[in-house]
Amino acid sequence: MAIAFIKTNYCYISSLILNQSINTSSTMAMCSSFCPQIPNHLRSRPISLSPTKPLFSVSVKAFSSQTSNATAKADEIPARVGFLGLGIMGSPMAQNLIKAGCDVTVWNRTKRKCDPLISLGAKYKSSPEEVAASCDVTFAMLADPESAVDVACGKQGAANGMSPGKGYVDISTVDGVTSKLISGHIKAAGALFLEAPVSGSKKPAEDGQLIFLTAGDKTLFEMSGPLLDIMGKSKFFLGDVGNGAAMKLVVNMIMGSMMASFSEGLLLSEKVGLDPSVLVEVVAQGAISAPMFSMKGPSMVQSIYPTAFPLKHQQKDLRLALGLAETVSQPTPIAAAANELYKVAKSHGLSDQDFSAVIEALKIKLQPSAKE
Ligand SMILES: NC(=O)C1=CN([C@@H]2O[C@H](COP(=O)(O)OP(=O)(O)OC[C@H]3O[C@@H](n4cnc5c(N)ncnc54)[C@H](OP(=O)(O)O)[C@@H]3O)[C@@H](O)[C@H]2O)C=CC1
Ligand SMILES: O=CCCC(=O)O
Repeated sequence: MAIAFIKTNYCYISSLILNQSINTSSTMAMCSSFCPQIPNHLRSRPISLSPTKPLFSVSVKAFSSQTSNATAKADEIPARVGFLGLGIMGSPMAQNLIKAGCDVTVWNRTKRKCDPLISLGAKYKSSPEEVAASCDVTFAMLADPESAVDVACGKQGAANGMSPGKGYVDISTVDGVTSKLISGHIKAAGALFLEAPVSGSKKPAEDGQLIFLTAGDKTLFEMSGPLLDIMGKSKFFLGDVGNGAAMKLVVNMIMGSMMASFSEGLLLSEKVGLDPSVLVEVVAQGAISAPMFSMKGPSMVQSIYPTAFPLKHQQKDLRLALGLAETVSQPTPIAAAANELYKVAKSHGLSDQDFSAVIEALKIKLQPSAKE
């Protein structure tokens, strides 16, 4: 017996389906007639459930991207979902899964970050291995390649708790080589692997509005789709492992260069006697407008950098993107220059500030050389 649960802006429909496999199209079609707010991409989304051994329980949740996801329903059958890594991004993502009614088990290196989620109903296990062993699908949202490998493949790592029928979804921003290494360990245990780095920062994570850039096992993409839909507004499947990582690095390479260029513009405008706040307004109305400039510009003008995306992670992404470019001999001089600026910012203690603090690196007076 399976329950399909469809949520939209205005209505909930629980549909009891007495077969082992869900005919999603017909369920969606039925729900669409009651709930015209269901977006097209959710109406037709394929959900293939194994007739013999579902990867996880068959609660299907769809929602309008305009809708808050923070609604729990006691009559849902929750999936057993693991979540490893509860930093700026992982905490709100796990929170949205819990609030949507999923059965979530968490782990974080620093245990106290688990406490707010435990208060919301999450279970706790003391190692990634135990989380993976007790869950059907486990998500990981870790700082960098080193921590992603350690948590997945190290002693008491998630791979040790994996077995056939389970899935591992790595959302961390890493390079393709790292992702393939992790995939190898997970698949050696007979489980499925999906890389799924996200575009979108702290606020989209809180609002369930992330963009998933996935690659790997298509079956796991389809099975974890309802969970990705709780945490995000869209998802791309890009083929083989490495393609999701590459797409994410290209996006963040552009972003890092944009922020560095914007920083130069703000400071130049001020030096020539213009009001940088007016520059922010002018940029917002023209062809180079970007939500990032409008969101971060006003606080940058005041030299305030509340952390949404830590500067150290932006520099890590530029470093990894430059490595990717190197593998195909693609010149990336703008990104290389931007990377140097983020390195200077790091060396001045700005690693944990928001990446918009890179502007501070342009305010630092260079020391005159001994000869001058
Ligand atoms: N912030 C953002 O806007 C976005 C970030 N990303 C990417 O998502 C990932 C996470 O980012 P974010 O949440 O901001 O980062 P945070 O720095 O806030 O969190 C990093 C997480 O990784 C854990 N961690 C770090 N090192 C280790 C280790 N050696 N072993 C085990 N766990 C470790 C931390 O544990 P502990 O709490 O113990 O330190 C924490 O849970 C990064 O890859 C980042 O590039 C992607 C999109 C947006
Ligand atoms: O990796 C971080 C991305 C931040 C964003 O997309 O706003």
